[in-house]
Amino acid sequence: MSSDGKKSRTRPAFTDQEALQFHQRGRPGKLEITPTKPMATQRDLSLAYSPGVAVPVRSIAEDPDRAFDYTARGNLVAVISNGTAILGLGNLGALASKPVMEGKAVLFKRFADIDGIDLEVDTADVDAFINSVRYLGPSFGGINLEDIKAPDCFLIESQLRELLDIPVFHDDQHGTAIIAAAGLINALHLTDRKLEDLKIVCNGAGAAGIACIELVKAMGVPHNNVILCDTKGVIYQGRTEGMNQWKSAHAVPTDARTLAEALDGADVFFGVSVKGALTREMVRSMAPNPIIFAMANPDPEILPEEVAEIRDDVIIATGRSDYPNQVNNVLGFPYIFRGALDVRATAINEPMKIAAAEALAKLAREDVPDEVAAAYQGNRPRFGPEYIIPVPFDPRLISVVPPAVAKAAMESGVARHPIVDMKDYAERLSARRDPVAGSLQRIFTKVRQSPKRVVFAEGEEEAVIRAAASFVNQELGTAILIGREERIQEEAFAAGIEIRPGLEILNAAMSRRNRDYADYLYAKLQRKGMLWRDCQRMVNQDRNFFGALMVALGDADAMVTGVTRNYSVALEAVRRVIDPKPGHTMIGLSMVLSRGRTVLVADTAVHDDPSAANLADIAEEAAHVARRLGYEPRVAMLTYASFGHPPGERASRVQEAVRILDSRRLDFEYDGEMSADVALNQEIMRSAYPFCRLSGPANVLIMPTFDAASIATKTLQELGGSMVLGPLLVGLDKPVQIVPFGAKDSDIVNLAAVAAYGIT
Ligand SMILES: NC(=O)C1=CN([C@@H]2O[C@H](COP(=O)(O)OP(=O)(O)OC[C@H]3O[C@@H](n4cnc5c(N)ncnc54)[C@H](OP(=O)(O)O)[C@@H]3O)[C@@H](O)[C@H]2O)C=CC1
Ligand SMILES: CC(=O)C(=O)O
Ligand SMILES: [Mg+2]
Repeated sequence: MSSDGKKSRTRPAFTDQEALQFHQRGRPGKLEITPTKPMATQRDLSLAYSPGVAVPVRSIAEDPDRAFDYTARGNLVAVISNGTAILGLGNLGALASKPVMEGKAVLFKRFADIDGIDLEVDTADVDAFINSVRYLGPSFGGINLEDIKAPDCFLIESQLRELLDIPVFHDDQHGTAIIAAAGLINALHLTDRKLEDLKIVCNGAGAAGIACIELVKAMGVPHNNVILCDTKGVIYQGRTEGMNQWKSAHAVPTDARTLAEALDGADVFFGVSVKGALTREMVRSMAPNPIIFAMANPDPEILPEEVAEIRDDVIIATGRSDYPNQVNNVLGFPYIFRGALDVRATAINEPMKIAAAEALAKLAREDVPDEVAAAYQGNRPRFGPEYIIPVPFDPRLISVVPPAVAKAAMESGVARHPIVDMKDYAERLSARRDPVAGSLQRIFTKVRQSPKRVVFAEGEEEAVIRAAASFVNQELGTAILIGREERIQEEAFAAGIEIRPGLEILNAAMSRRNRDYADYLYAKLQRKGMLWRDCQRMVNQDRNFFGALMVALGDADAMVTGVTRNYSVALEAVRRVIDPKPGHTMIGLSMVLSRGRTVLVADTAVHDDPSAANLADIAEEAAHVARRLGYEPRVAMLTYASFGHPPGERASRVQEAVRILDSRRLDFEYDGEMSADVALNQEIMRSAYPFCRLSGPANVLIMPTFDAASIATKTLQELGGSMVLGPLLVGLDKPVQIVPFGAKDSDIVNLAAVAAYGIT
């Protein structure tokens, strides 16, 4: 959406090949299991396994509730499917459903810090399925059923709910209904209509369709005002073909027999059927200000641009992330389960579902504060026809929806472990959200709003061509590959990459701008031992010089390089073309993304053995970038010692850096000298150094030397399983980023986006 009310569509396009590569790269799939306890010594082994493990075993046998204290059960949800209705793709079987189920599991983790595990049960037989799942209850805190076709899903869910004492929730039914209800509440707000007066047509009488209309009827829409349709058309009273008891319950007296007839004059269309089921003519025949939720996945019943061709008074939502108003159950299941697990609920009941729908609807009507505006596609969203529902990346969801669900569970008597302090609970929930994807997402969203021309200097490399193609496909801007056209075309062809519009190829040796570039370079280097001839050769032959000159002279906005040369060689070329930003210090800053936490580490690229004054400058520069990335900086000046102990030359240097920072007027938190464990572990910080000025664990670590910075980040990456982005080059007058030698296409795209975002 956009503040000027115009339709804005930011479609992250990708090719089929990219989708397959995404799933294949590294460890195939999207999930792995990580232990939470050390398993390093004989003692660890004795505690974790036999004989130590016998103690919690006996304890749980005495009191089953203790399983929540001594095992992972309380945070573990099984995502279970038999693949009989995979998205809107139909019955493709249990195995083919695995990518979706893994996807749901990672969404649980990403959005609500819930450990999800996918289980694909290879049977279409209802009783066999129920029998496979009914005995698994002790393993999990909840069961999320997914993509099971109707009417089997109704039987499966209701029987498992009776058999198990944990929440059993068929996401395609209730998740979808809750989000659709939230969207409907807000669409009615905007069009000043009441539930009692609505005429609703729902196409699709399966899991999602039946649940959606049951929920809106429970909220007040009269039974006879809702017409349900399926592949045979309208479900009217007396119909016998293709019926079941769940459809019959919603049959109405009507003369309409087709979807088109039913929609004539209707206020609302719910689509939970298949791609293309809603035609332009049907849209034309609907009542004024119609509400269309075309929720089929991956392709909706009708596309928003098709609706826009017909009329401009429609509020439209789809199940997709690339249009405004995404009505998708991803907004629900992570947060609904979070709330349910946190009170150890025995079920997810109607009051909990309604509480979730109301919390979601209310959130969309609230002002979007600055800190979350960046999470939205388009400019700051305002409640209106193109913003009736929060987006999945809204960081407020985690602290708003679970408390509403938990409270409803407590009030309706299904909470085994009530929460006493709700305010404290909401605060703890915010700390659970993973800021990593948030900050990268923010960068990508901003760049999409204002696409840039980015030079990919090493254009003949396969990883670079792949990255450039992905940059263009993601609508981040124009990618300029520097290299010989024939060579790049060959390389792209061999790798199966299409050179699409937006992907430009530029041969440095044949560019018409070479003379201007050589003149510019000569003016800079003539007193540094360079002849014009030398400069011309560098322009023609060195792609880093050529790319940096394009940026320096405004022929491109940003540049990314580094795949084929080591960092310092690439940096040297760039520095000879582009000056430091006046008043700033050039540094390297790495983003370390680890276990739900993001920490910025500096200087990972430029200062080898920084002086105290250098360290103070590095701290200032890093804090400045932290703010640009959306973090409130808490800077720790690191060394081996903490606050004077043990003493030593390096520790004194860091102490001196802190004194220099003290002498400057700074508006961010910093302290030191301190060791890494003190900086990162709040308990140690508070108990041993209660005077420390940091209000929480540090999120910016200033290392005493390049050695320490480089070793720490590389060790974290190799041994700690962290994702390290960078070093980001900070402090140049123009945005240039250098990827580590041998970087993969995904790293190159990330840094190209950072460059395009304008981190300098
Ligand atoms: N946006 C979201 O969050 C969600 C979207 N969905 C989407 O909703 C759709 C249905 O999912 P689900 O309910 O789980 O699947 P089901 O298999 O349970 O139900 C599908 C229903 O769609 C009907 N249908 C199929 N084709 C047509 C057609 N051409 N015209 C009218 N009705 C048709 C079927 O009719 P019949 O009974 O005659 O076979 C059936 O009633 C999928 O596209 C899915 O991706 C689902 C869950 C969440
Ligand atoms: C979103 C979802 O669960 C579906 O389309 O099936
Ligand atoms: Mg589904």
